[in-house]
Parts: sequence; C-alpha cells; structure tokens
Amino acid sequence: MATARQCRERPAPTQRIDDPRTVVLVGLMGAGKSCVGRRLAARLERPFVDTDDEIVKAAGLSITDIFSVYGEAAFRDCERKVMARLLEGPSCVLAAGGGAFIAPQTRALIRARAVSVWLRADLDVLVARTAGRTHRPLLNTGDPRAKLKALMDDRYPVYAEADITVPTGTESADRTTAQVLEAVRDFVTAHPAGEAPPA
Ligand SMILES: Nc1ncnc2c1ncn2[C@@H]1O[C@H](COP(=O)(O)OP(=O)(O)OP(=O)(O)O)[C@@H](O)[C@H]1O
Ligand SMILES: O=C(O)C1=C[C@@H](O)[C@@H](O)[C@H](O)C1
Ligand SMILES: [Mg+2]
Repeated sequence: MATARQCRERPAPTQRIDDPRTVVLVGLMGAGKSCVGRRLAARLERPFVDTDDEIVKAAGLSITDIFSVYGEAAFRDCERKVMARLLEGPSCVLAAGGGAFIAPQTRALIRARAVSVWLRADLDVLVARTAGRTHRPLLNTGDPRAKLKALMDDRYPVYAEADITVPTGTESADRTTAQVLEAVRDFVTAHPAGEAPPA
C-alpha cells in the first residue's frame, strides 16, 4: 500500500544526465511530483524546487489561505508567474503544482525550455495517497474522490502532452524515481537540447 513512509527510503546512487534542461514533473495531486521530484533531484545531483513551496514563499501565505482569502484565480495567476520565473532560472528538478501544466502559456514555456514528465496514477491510487491530508484546498470537500475524478477527466488529456509518461501505482517511490530517471535519459538521448521539441 502507498504510505507517506515511502518518501523516506534511502536514496539510490547518483546518476547525472548531461543535459541542461530542467526536468518538470506534472500530474494530479498525490501523483508523487514532490516525493519523486526530491528523490530524482538527489539522483541527478540537481537542485530540487517545488512550485507550491515557491508560491507559499512569494505570497507569505499557505496555499489553503491563498485560496480562501484571494480565490483560485489569484492562485493560478501567482502559479503562472512563479513557473515562468523558475523556468528561466538555473536547471533543476521542478515539481509543478497539479494545475500548473494546464495553463497554456506555462505549457508552452515547459515545452520550449524543459523536459516534462507526467506521473500518471489511477483514481484509487490518488484517493489513497491524498486521504487524510488537509493541505490541498481542492480536496477539502465532502467528496474528494469525485473531485479527483472530475480533475482526471479534465486534465488527463492535457497531461498527456508531456514529453514522457510514467505510470505510478503501488510500487515504491524509489522504483518510480528509477523509472523516471531511465525515461528521462532515453528522452534526452533521442531528443537532444537545442533540437525542436518532438511533435
Ligand atoms: N511510487 C510512489 N511515487 C510517489 N509517491 C508515492 C509512491 N508511493 C507512495 N507515495 C506517497 O504518495 C504521496 C504523494 O504525494 P506528493 O505530495 O508527492 O504528491 P504531489 O504530486 O506533489 O501532490 P500535490 O499536487 O498536491 O503537490 C506521498 O505521501 C508519497 O509518500
Ligand atoms: O491540482 C491542483 O490544482 C493543485 C495541486 C497542488 O499542487 C496545489 O498547487 C494546489 O493545491 C492546487
Ligand atoms: Mg507536491
């Protein structure tokens, strides 16, 4: 079963990839963008940056408070600006917020400057991984499963535009990280930086 403990496993050996692009992880809440992103950064010996943390720092408020005080539209505005700043900065592993890739201008920037990885999980996995946590305002409803299902229907066709898709389920976070690492290595070999992104 997926548990928070899996994020504290001992990291595997480092394995750098000689490619200047930032690796951006996208996917729904609970997909593992933060958990796998942190591990991937350690393995690639790159800085790890989490968009949600950067938004909290910039706003001086928790995500829950940004939603409740200013509303979701203001949060999305902040998210777009923070993503643009991070994508202009030094190469890193970037855990995007769950909705970041849905904004067309953010998606275009990611496509131009980064390698994107969709962590694709099914509904049961997402429900299990997000259960009992209160820091995700979109899921603080009477029926988080229904909300996740609605978001899947809206967003999965968009996440599918990512350069790479890695399925994630009941395997360990280390295992997912290893799969992402291998997929990124294959992608940058097939599509070197400086070439036009694949159609
Ligand atoms: N194979 C796995 N890969 C990633 N996370 C896993 C895995 N197995 C279990 N988990 C657990 O699932 C949870 C994933 O949560 P995480 O915060 O990383 O998701 P997220 O995609 O960053 O969500 P959000 O969009 O809300 O920030 C963590 O508690 C992690 O320990
Ligand atoms: O999927 C989303 O829209 C969100 C995901 C989180 O990462 C946060 O960015 C916020 O809770 C909204
Ligand atoms: Mg996260």
